[in-house]
Amino acid sequence: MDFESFVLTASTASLDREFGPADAVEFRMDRTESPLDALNAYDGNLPIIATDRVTSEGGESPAGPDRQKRLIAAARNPSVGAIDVELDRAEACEDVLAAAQATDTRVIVSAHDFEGTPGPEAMVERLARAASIGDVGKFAVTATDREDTLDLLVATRAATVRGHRVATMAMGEPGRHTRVVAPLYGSKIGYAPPDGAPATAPGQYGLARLAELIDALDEPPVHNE
Ligand SMILES: O=C1C[C@@](O)(C(=O)O)C[C@@H](O)[C@@H]1O
Repeated sequence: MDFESFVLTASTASLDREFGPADAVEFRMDRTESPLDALNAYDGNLPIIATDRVTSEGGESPAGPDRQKRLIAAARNPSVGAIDVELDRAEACEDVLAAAQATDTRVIVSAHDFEGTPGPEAMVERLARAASIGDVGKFAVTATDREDTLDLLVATRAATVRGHRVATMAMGEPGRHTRVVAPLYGSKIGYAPPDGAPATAPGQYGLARLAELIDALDEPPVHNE
């Protein structure tokens, strides 16, 4: 996985599903029992992004050595193309980052704001910091109005133009269209639950729908006479 172009990612706690049009699968290890057994049993073709989201960032795994051990084991699993490490935990997860480097596993360094959307400069700064630690810097914010969504797109474009590889999305209802258009401004990953699975963040479209909406933007224009 190189994240050079947009990666449509099925986000799920169960690897035992159909992933339709997805390019990759985000396995939410924090949302399932025995995630390492499930990873070992996986025999699908799509590369896995292993996420063991910490409670302080909206996940279900407490921070600490057990989580780090799971992430290291995930990084060493041949089906795993990338692991996700939170920006705020990156320093504490030095060993996880080293395991990823040793196994040539990509790292997505992520940040989440469940309260709101910072200003564009602050978002670019956060994305740049995340992208300087990992292969992709990701920021999921909560938009409450159109200004927030515009700010997110401006920050996505600005960070991309400055040479950072980023993934952005606005959680919640007012910002959900950013999941469709952010790729046009440089966002390299979109997350959506596969059909029948619960959402992994507020405001997500289902996987098939998100794929359709993104593809529709590429439809050839109607010709003039
Ligand atoms: O960080 C992200 C992005 C996300 O929160 C979203 O808004 O789509 C969904 C999460 O599963 C993923 O780890």
